Amino acid sequence: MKTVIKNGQVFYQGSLQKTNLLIEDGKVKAIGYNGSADKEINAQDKLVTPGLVDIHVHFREPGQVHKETIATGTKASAHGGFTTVGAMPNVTPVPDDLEKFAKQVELNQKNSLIKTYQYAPVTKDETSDQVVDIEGMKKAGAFAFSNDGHGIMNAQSMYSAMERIASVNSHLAAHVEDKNLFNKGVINFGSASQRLGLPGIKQVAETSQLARDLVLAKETGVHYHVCHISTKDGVELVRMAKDAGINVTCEASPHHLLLSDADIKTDDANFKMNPPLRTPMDREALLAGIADGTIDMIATDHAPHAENEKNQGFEKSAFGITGIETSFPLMYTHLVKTGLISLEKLLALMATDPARIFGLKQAGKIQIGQAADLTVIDLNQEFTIEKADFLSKGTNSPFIGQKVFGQVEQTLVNGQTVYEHK
Ligand SMILES: NC(=O)N[C@@H](CC(=O)O)C(=O)O
Ligand SMILES: [Zn+2]
Ligand SMILES: [Zn+2]
Repeated sequence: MKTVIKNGQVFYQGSLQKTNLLIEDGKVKAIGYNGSADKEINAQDKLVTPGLVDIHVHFREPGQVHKETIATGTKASAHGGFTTVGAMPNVTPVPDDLEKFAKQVELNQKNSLIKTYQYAPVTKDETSDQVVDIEGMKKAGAFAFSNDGHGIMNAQSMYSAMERIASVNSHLAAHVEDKNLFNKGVINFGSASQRLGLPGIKQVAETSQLARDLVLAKETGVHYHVCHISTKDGVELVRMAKDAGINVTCEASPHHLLLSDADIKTDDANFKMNPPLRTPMDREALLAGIADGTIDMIATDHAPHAENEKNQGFEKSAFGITGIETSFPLMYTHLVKTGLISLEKLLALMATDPARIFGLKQAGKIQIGQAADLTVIDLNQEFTIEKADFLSKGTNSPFIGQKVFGQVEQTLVNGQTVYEHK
């Protein structure tokens, strides 16, 4: 079966060109194809990008399937234009031994509409000091290691995990947060926490652990990746570490790039996540980090929760917001249309670079012989973000009601349509 995607603006080898793509047997077969086909997708005036890659998502299966399942999470991903994701291991049970890990991988394979790669935890239960069987987990298919949701408190555990992760050539993605400095906070510590009378999370909870980790990463040589960086000082630390030749990368999430604690006007927990929205000055520093390459990629930290877990105000609601269905249009509207970065740069941040950095060889670029994981997007189509359009079980987003550009028209995985906008 031959499918041709016709007349699209195709993101190929780092630049955009108007051409036709031929798909056969689930793979990209030819670029600049003018022959016949069994099926034609008209991409006139539309962007054809490698399927987007999000290396930081939370699908809640097993354990909390009322929030999300692998099926709904991957449907939502396809709706957002994503064809490859990295799933965090904070599910129940945590896949922290070989048997549980194998079961998790099997569950992902059975229920995913797109390509879901599984993180293994760094330590047992994600909260203990006991490092998991790194070598075994890597062999069993761990895409990277993370205790996301928790900082790794014990420096010796971190040091030893880094050495072992380096020796198997994998990646350590860190949620940097010193729980002893967390202070039961629910919002950034500062004028907003004062204004709203809520307990604040100090920035040093992030930056002090990050500073420790960068030193350990230098010593061990591991690929150390910073999850959802949120502070100006954090960005500066990463910039300095990169200059010093430390093997560090980092991600920023759309919400930290677009919102700050000044946007929190009421006790609305759709603005509650960890790390918290910081100050307008921090947000500016993150945007500067995107522009100068200190920040390597955009990752959503898609964290769905049920309605009744998010409508309890800041003090009682869960941390986290959904993001995978709104990431591309938000980033395109606020980073590209405003002239801050080019469309090519955005596609690097959302597809090519995360795939390259995390060694996902079949993802992030259009290439002959490579899996036909592709997304067709109408950049000129404006629409309003509405709860009713979400395919995720979670509608906990602070962006509901916003107008954006960049409608995902169609998402293909291995040449098969997994989402089509009607
Ligand atoms: N970001 C969040 O606020 N919550 C995440 C965990 C995490 O990414 O730290 C979750 O799993 O809900
Ligand atoms: Zn986290
Ligand atoms: Zn997360």
